[in-house]
Amino acid sequence: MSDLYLKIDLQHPEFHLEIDRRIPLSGLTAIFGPSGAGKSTLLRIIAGFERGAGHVAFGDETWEDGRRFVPPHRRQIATVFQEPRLFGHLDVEANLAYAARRNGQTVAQPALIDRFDLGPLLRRRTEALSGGEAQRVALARALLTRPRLILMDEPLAALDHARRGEILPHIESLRDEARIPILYVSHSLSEVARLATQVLALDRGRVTGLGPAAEILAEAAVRPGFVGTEPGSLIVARVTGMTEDGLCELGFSGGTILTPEAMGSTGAPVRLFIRARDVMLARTRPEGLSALNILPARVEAVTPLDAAAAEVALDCGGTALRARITRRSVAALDIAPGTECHAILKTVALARD
Ligand SMILES: Nc1ncnc2c1ncn2[C@@H]1O[C@H](COP(=O)(O)OP(=O)(O)OP(=O)(O)O)[C@@H](O)[C@H]1O
Repeated sequence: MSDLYLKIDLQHPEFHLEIDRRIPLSGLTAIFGPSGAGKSTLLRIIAGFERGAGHVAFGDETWEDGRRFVPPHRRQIATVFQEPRLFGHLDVEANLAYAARRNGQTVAQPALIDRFDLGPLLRRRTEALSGGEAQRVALARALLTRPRLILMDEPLAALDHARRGEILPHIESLRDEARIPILYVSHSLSEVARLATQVLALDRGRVTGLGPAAEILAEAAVRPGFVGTEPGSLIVARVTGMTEDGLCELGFSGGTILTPEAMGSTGAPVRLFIRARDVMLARTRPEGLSALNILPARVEAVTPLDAAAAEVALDCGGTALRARITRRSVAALDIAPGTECHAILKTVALARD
């Protein structure tokens, strides 16, 4: 396992990035924070696209310090951006062959073509691909260069929800099987909750947290505004199976959650972020409701947020769940600490922003 050592002091007119950290790299490290936090700038410095920011070392190799600068193409890194940046006039096979040649190979590796389901696309011109297909080609191409580190900057941001669902399992398998550390820039809490092994939280050019994903995200979830996201709850679950009608079953301490999204194979750990405003409450189990997920819960605390809204902290079989409802509903349902109730999750809240 290699460490990344960063001692950065970069001053732009309106922005100061200041980091002094050693980051142990394994699995997927999400660089996470609100817009303008400095995430992309940090990734560009690590890639070598931005120069003069300080000291950057990977393992025992210094990539940049006051005297030395290793250019991007000599760092053995691969980059995947929001836009796939393929050669539009070439077909998929030729795009892969180009990357393979640059790496001293003559043919694209069949295992990679299988891993990213590219077989049926090989003869297609890349300009005719959907966003999700093109991003799969970009991921395969990144691996063909045999990188020691993969840098991804919001690779799902340009895709719609369905396409994101298509790509997420590929990024998960890359994280779990390729044994190449990934640095992944995102401002999407749900994406980070699903993908990250560890999280480097950034805010206004400073590191505000570094550690295992569940720890840092749980902190983000209970501190409103911690990373510029809205309040919600982190649920740690595991894929337990599929229903006959194609829903994925996720088991956690509070019961089972169903989602139409593909979340990986049985046994796969999954983290979900449920926004507080996507949780409704009922005193009795509602019937005739289209919501898939209704979970028994007990009220722990009720905190007024403003004149109209309140936050209700729930215990859902040992998992903390937060609901944001109106104070009128709190009064109408007579909700107080100790109340047994049912939490209704709107399905759209799962693994989404
Ligand atoms: N070359 C530059 N000159 C001046 N300011 C810059 C330059 N590059 C970035 N900035 C500023 O640095 C800050 C951080 O930008 P950066 O793109 O790294 O943020 P980010 O966290 O990736 O945001 P987003 O999620 O919106 O992409 C911004 O305020 C941006 O305007």
